[in-house]
Amino acid sequence: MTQRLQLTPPAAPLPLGTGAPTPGIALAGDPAEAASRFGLESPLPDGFVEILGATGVEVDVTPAVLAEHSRDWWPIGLVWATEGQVPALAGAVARPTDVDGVVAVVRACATHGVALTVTGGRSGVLGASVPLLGGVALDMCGLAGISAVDATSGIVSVLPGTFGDVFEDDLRRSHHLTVGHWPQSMALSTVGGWVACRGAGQYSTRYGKIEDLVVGLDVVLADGTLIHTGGAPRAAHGPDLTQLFVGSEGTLGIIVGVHLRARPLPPAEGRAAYSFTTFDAALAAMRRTVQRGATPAVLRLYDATEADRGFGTGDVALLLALDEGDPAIVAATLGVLDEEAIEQGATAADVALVERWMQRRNNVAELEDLVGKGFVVDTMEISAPWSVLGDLARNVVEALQGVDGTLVASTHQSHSYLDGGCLYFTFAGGVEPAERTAYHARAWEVATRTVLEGGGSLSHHHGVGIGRAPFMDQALGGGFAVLQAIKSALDPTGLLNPGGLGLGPVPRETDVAPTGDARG
Ligand SMILES: Cc1cc2nc3c(=O)[nH]c(=O)nc-3n(C[C@H](O)[C@H](O)[C@H](O)COP(=O)(O)OP(=O)(O)OC[C@H]3O[C@@H](n4cnc5c(N)ncnc54)[C@H](O)[C@@H]3O)c2cc1C
Repeated sequence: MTQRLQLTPPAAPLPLGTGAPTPGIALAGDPAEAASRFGLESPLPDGFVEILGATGVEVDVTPAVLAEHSRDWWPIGLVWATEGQVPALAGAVARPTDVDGVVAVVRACATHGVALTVTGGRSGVLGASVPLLGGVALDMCGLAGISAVDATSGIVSVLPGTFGDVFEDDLRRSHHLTVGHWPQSMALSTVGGWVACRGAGQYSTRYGKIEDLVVGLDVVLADGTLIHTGGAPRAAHGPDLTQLFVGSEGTLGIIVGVHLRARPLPPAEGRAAYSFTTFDAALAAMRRTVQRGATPAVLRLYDATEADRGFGTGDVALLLALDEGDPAIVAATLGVLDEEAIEQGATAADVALVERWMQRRNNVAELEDLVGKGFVVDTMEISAPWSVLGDLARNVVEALQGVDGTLVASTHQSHSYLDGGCLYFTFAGGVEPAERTAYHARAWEVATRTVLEGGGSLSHHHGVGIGRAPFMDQALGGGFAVLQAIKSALDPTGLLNPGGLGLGPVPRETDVAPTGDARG
């Protein structure tokens, strides 16, 4: 059976997490003894911890807490964790619980020239929340919860440290609304982190990425000023300042309030699955579907390697689709997809494969397991216009396969738009332990150059962090100077997230601290 339509509301798809950061992999050895990989930290000025404490905000300088707070899910950072290292070490963790607390910490850091790095769930996969120059890690998880709902307009205001699963659960139960943003890291990440990284949920073909869902932001700037952006639909009073902060990864301001579009809970759901003899034929079916105006919430195409690994489907490309919403729209959407899939020579696949994907889609344990066994595993998501997607998919997989040490490289297409989509590459390498960082750097270099030269973007939803910072110049061209000028105007002393987005020092991941062991 290819399709299934269900005219009852889809089941709430959540097991709830703890609503707190989840470390990607245990730090080897005593966390209190963890070493800084890059060793670029400056010590805190004398008496600064007391000054910070006098603001009334909770401050923690326990070595083990500092170490845990100084890393995220950057896959090469997970490898370093197995060697007892973190990328960099914060000098103090500050935990405000309200906007006044955020402002007080920012002002203290600005007055004393102390770097400040914003952290949410620390589920980022490129080191974006790593305090590269030490200083204060500003933990936003204490600003949590839904603060207001305008049910008539469908606007929900939420504090930035709210974890995704807790947010969506509360929104569904208390207000019968959904934002429809479902990143795989739902239980690991915060709403502020989604906005700061320009993230994408797995249902983005219907609901949009986070930049489509944000109607306004409250932001504390580097001098402690609180500003509000957005607020009214499609305003034409100059450039959109909300979008300046969406994707700014903590480098331009601290997001202290997020206002998002929400919709009534979907009354119906439909699913479909097809196999194709070629990836290109499936891409054509997806393109023609969305260009006819049908936007199934989920439209995921796996190349034969991934399809067989995940679903045991053999040597075919596998397309899984799911839509939710008004029954008439769901039926019409899946009808259009069916016509286009058949037109491109698809055959029916078992629709139960969609359920298999649903059951496993938030499972993040595999990565920890493989890294623990000594493999280097990473993913790389990019976007590109339809006209080059097929070639990019092939060329990047081939480029990764050509890197010495690669065991497997594959791709899937995970988000579709009118003009193109997102390709999500996965690769794994097996090399000697001492060679893991060099292998990882080589794979990223080769794959990123192939993407940029082939007409793709540097990132689709994971962002830039430290890992992709060396490529920002090439990716943005002359636009990078504009970004640097904006940074200088908003944060002239480089207080916020030094090094993020390539704004500030840009270490290569193969760089190491001169002593090999720097506690911040
Ligand atoms: C297993 C796994 C699956 C993932 N799947 C997805 C996915 O499907 N879709 C997706 O988009 N991403 C995904 N990610 C990446 C990651 O979860 C997202 O980038 C997420 O948005 C990060 O949120 P966070 O709260 O963890 O932020 P952090 O990692 O703590 O921070 C990320 C960046 O945001 C900044 N930041 C955080 N909060 C604020 C704030 N309040 N104000 C200003 N800046 C802030 C930080 O300074 C940093 O630069 C995945 C990660 C993992 C580990």
